[in-house]
Amino acid sequence: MDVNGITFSYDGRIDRLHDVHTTIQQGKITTIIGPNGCGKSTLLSVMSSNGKPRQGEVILDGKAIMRYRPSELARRLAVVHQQNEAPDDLTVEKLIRFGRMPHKTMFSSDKAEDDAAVEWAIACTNLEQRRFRTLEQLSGGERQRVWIAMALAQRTPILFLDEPTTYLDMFYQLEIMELIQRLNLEYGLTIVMVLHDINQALRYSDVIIAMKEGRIVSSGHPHDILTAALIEEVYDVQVVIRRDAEAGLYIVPMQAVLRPV
Ligand SMILES: Nc1ncnc2c1ncn2[C@@H]1O[C@H](COP(=O)(O)OP(=O)(O)OP(=O)(O)O)[C@@H](O)[C@H]1O
Repeated sequence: MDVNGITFSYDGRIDRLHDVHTTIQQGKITTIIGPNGCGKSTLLSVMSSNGKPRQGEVILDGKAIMRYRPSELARRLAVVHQQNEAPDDLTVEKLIRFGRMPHKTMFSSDKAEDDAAVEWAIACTNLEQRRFRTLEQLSGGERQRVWIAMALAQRTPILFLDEPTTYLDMFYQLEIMELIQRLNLEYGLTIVMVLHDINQALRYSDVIIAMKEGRIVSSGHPHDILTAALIEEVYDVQVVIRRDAEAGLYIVPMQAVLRPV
C-alpha cells in the first residue's frame, strides 16, 4: 500500500494531514505513534477509504483506494476501530459472523467457507468457551478479542487496529499484542496499528511511523528511529533508552518538557 501525498481536512478549512507519504510493507507490522490529536486515527481512516483526501491518493494493489467498491475493499482490508458498539444481547458467534458480510452477494454465499472463517477467527482469538455468551457477559479484554475476531472473519490480508490495547490491564494488553504478533508471523497478515505505549511499539513493530501535527516526522525500524531526540521532538518528553540482556531495548519516560504556549 502506498500513501502518496495525502492532505486531508474534515471541514475543508483546517488540514489535519499535510502531504503524507509512506509505504506500508506487505507482511510486516507497522505502528503509527505520536501525541494525542496528531492525526494517527485520521491517517488510518484515510488509508481505509473512510474519508476523501483533499490531495493525494492511497494505492492498494495498483489501484486507488477510492475506486474500490466497499465490499471489494472489505475483502482486502479489515479495520478494528477504537470504539466499537453492538447490541449487548448479541452472542459472540453471531457478532463474529458479521465479518462475513463482504463475502456475501445478493444471491449466494458459501456457507462452508463462512463457517470455516468464523471457526478460524474464534480459534485464533481463543473464544471457543465464550461463543454463546453475549457481549455484556464478557470482560474488556475478551470484548476486544471479539472485535478482532470479527475483523479476522473477513479473511483479509491486511488488518488495521486503532489503539487495540487501550483500557486493558497488563495481562490483556500482552494477550492482544501476542495475538497480533501471531497473526502476522503464522498467517502473514500485514498489520497497521496505532499504539500509545512506546515500549509495545518498540517490541512488536517491524516499522514505526512517528507523527506530529499531521506530518510524518520519521519512519523506519524501531531500533533505528526511536532515539531520545526523536521522542522528545514528537512527545515533548525526555526519556532514557536502556538495553537489558533479557528484556532487550526499553524506554523510560523521565520528564515532560514544558514549553511556553
Ligand atoms: N470527525 C472529526 N471532525 C473534525 N475534526 C476531527 C474529527 N476527528 C478528528 N478530528 C481532529 O483531527 C485531529 C487529528 O485527530 P486524530 O483523531 O486523527 O488524532 P490521533 O492522533 O488519533 O489522536 P488520539 O491519540 O487522541 O486518538 C485532531 O485535531 C482532532 O480534533
